[in-house]
Amino acid sequence: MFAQIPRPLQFAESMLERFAALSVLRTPSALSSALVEACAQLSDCTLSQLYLLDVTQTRLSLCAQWYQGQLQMPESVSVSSDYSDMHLLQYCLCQNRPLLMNNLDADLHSTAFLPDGDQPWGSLLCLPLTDEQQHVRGLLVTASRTPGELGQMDEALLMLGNFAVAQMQLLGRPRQLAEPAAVATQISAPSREHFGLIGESAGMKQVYSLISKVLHNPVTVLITGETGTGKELVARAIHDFGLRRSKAFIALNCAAMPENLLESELFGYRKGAFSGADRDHKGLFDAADGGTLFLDEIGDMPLLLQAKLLRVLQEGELRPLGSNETHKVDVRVVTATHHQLLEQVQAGLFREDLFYRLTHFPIHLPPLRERGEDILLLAREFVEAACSFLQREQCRWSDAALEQLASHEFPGNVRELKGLIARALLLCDGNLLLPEHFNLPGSPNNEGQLSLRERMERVERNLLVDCLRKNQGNQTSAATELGLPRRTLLYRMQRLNICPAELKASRGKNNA
Ligand SMILES: Nc1ncnc2c1ncn2[C@@H]1O[C@H](COP(=O)(O)OP(=O)(O)OP(=O)(O)O)[C@@H](O)[C@H]1O
Repeated sequence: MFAQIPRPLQFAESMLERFAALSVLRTPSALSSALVEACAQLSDCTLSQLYLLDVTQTRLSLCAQWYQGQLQMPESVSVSSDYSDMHLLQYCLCQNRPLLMNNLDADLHSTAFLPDGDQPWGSLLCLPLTDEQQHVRGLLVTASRTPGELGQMDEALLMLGNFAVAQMQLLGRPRQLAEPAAVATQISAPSREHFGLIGESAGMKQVYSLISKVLHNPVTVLITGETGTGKELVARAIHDFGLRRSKAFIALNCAAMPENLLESELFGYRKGAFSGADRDHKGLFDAADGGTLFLDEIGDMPLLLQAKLLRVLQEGELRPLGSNETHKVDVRVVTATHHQLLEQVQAGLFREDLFYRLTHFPIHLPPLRERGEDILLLAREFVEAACSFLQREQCRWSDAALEQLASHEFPGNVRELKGLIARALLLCDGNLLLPEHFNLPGSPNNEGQLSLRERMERVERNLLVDCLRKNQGNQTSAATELGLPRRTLLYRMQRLNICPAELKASRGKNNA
């Protein structure tokens, strides 16, 4: 690791000191500050920045910055959600790959995320920081005004950054264990049986069963479902719980790139393949060799590339742009789309042969409106995870807030629910979640088509299922908690078509 570094022994000693210093820090902000200071000093760079993803994993914020020998703790500056002027950060985050630019050209790449100055920035190293499960948690950036060889220390800085992230996560745990009242609300480890996904509805159980069938079978999988239903999460689960988990998982959104860029990103190119190709470049298929390549929005892949993809799927070999030779790759391909692919085939937008190749093993994710009983389960888990991440006392639920969530339609599916919860936690000053923290409008969508009675029944059903789950299917305890005679509960369960057998298998969750 230190072979390329000028004074390796001295560098190794400094690294050890930094690890030791980080290991005794007890707050995330102290860890962030010490990390950026260490990275700037070890790399001899003017600037080091730490960006972390929020609990919803959708917003990236600058948490600490070391610039010109001084620590700066920005007031939680969030990167805009479309990453305008921050494509270098977006690339590194989405590809989960380090980005090294020894000769940074500000005309080619926007560096708006770096502080202004008289001189332009000359070199940049951007490293994705990951947790134990290899999920990206943030980015560590170091930059210098002069062009240089930042690549020599990328491994060392990455280790230090990942260590700091792991420490931040660990810090949340002891506090929970130390507080007796919180013991009951510890986050349950993602269940193996559910592959880290949340949901007990029949639709989700079917998804778990399908995932288990493909874990050890290299068949190409097509995941379908509306936006925000968890397609990428399922793709990751297939990778994380399968035999390829020690190798790379690479995700690419086929709708997000123009055709020629998509082709060179996927298949790579040889020096001279086109103007500007001044060196060989490995594509994502090569980067994912031995692992998994997740092609999101496959329905938006241009027809020409569809033919090339089909060849890789059939022959297991690819030919980079500008090369006459093919080479073998061993990549599991998982695809996803929110389109009706068959309709696209009929409209001539999607190749029929590729369609049949991809649909060998489809997994459909049901929208949240078809698994209403999962809403409260997801909501509780998200709140627990978020409180733990933010290291704040676990929040309790008011009945009114639960009722409001149970009756709301979620057009944006789980992503929308997760976002609502993150916002509610910010608005909630105490530790009791109330309806005003959610501020949901009157339920739109098909609510209008349901009668008042049907709407009431839906709310009641969700609440009963939720309470029964919390009590591990025990009807006597659930009836006591609901303040109902057991016979009335049984009668309501029968009327609302709630099957007791389904509820016993569920995990018990705590609430208010
Ligand atoms: N069953 C689930 N359990 C836990 N979290 C979930 C579940 N389903 C979705 N999520 C969360 O909802 C968010 C959206 O999920 P994901 O990105 O996988 O959806 P998607 O279907 O791939 O969306 P898109 O179509 O926009 O690409 C993520 O934060 C994910 O962690």
